[in-house]
Amino acid sequence: MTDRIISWHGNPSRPRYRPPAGAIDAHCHVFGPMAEFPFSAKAKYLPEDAGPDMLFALRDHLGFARNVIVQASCHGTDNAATLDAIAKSNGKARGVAVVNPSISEADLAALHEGGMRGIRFNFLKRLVDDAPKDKFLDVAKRLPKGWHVVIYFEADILEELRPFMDAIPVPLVIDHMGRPDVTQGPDGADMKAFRAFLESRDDIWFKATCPDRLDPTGDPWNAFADAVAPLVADYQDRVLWGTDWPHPNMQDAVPDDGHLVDMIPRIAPTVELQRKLLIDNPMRLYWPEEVGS
Ligand SMILES: O=C(O)/C=C(\CC(=O)C(=O)O)C(=O)O
Repeated sequence: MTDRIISWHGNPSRPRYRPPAGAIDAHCHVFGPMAEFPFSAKAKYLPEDAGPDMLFALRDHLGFARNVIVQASCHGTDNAATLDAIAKSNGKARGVAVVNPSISEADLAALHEGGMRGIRFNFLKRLVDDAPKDKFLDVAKRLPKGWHVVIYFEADILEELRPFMDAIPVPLVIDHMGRPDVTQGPDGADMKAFRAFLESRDDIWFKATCPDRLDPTGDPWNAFADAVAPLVADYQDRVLWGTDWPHPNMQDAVPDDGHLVDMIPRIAPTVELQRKLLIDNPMRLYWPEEVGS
């Protein structure tokens, strides 16, 4: 692996839709900078630097107030780059870590101190070499209070993962809805299976994210809007939204982040739905101390 890739738009448009004050981009990443935070030896892609300054400039450009930064696989289990970005955010970012399952309680506590509020289990074979379910389950049982587990998988392994996910004793957040085939429509087999999974527990959350990854019809991603809007309406108290910037591995079909933001009113057409999606729900998971209960 030699060439470093650029998977993000150099000049994203300003969205027509303006998010409400306090809106949270609840799925994004940082890459490096590599000189300070080298990529993992096991990384499956080697990106150019996309550090906190770029992320926060995009946040302001798109009209968001806060970020949830998810540790990307290219940084392995060294969360230093993500922690650095959180530290530079003036309290406007929190994060999701990727950890070695044998991590100590003291190191988990240090991640909490650094702004992490969950860990991510990645089951995409093209991104990680192995995903040991027994070890994942062990660490999921040892998380700091209030944390959740983010899981990234593709629709074809949802059923296979069910016993493992059922055994996780903290809330689950499913990245990109488990990557359904949105061209099947809102009642397609993938969406039906995902809905059945959501029905099995009331503490399974999901991200209504990544039209660019999930919709082969391309921008403006009409299949995504059609398939996802009913899911957001039906599970409006457990859905999150994010840009997915800097769009790891999307170098051949880089999305315009302004257009991604313009998807929001198409999947959440009312002011109330938008407030839940962009503020109330992510605040409950990532800044619960600011939410009156
Ligand atoms: O982060 C995403 O949204 C998607 C990714 C990359 C990724 O997960 C990672 O590098 O950890 C993908 O599908 O290539």
